[in-house]
Amino acid sequence: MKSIFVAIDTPDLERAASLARAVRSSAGGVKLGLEFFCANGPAGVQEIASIGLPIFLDLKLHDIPNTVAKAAQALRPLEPAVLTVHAAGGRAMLEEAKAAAPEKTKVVGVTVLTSLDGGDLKSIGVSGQPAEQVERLAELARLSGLDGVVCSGAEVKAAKAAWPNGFFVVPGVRPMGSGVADQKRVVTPREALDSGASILVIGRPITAAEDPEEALRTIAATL
Ligand SMILES: O=C(O)c1cc(=O)[nH]c(=O)n1[C@@H]1O[C@H](COP(=O)(O)O)[C@@H](O)[C@H]1O
Repeated sequence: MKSIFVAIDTPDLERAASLARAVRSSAGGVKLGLEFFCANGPAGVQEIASIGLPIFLDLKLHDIPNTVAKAAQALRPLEPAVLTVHAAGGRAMLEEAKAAAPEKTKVVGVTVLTSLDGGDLKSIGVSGQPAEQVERLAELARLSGLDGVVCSGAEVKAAKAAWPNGFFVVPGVRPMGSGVADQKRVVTPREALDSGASILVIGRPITAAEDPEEALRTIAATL
């Protein structure tokens, strides 16, 4: 399986379609998130899906169990390959999300956003370092029957050791020399894969490049 999912973060349907076409032959799939979904909704997702790549629908659902279950149910016709929920939503929410999603969809729990560091966690009342919180939430996701988690490349090795058949999504991935922007826990594509990532999520280093296809190929060549 090709391991790079390209994060297509734009509200512009035409631009999203053109990026999906550009990366079609080298990407494992495309990730559509809140920016795209808020602007284009399920119809927009279907349009991008028709280009032929697996869709990772990154809506990071986080609400009471009933609301998340109903949202996951409403998304069923889209049959995404991957769907995200926030692991911090708790066990009942995670169990209901998994039960409501299509059987083939990998439901993965976001642990600690890669844009956060230990200081950010402290400011929201979480003591300890990101690695400890990732470990705690990955265990909760496993016990709740999810397929895997989203974490940074710095934590994926330990997460995989504790959950050998889990599915591990690693964003916050930057090729050498690429700007980190709002990401705080960052690794290179090679490091992420070597540490046990199942798939890598990479956005701006590809989508902001003059030639996104070339940027993707260059990154893929380092794996
Ligand atoms: O769930 C995600 O995909 C996600 C989780 C996380 O902890 N950090 C994170 O950056 N992401 C997503 O991964 C993508 C990263 O984009 P770039 O920083 O442009 O590579 C964005 O679409 C984020 O929404």
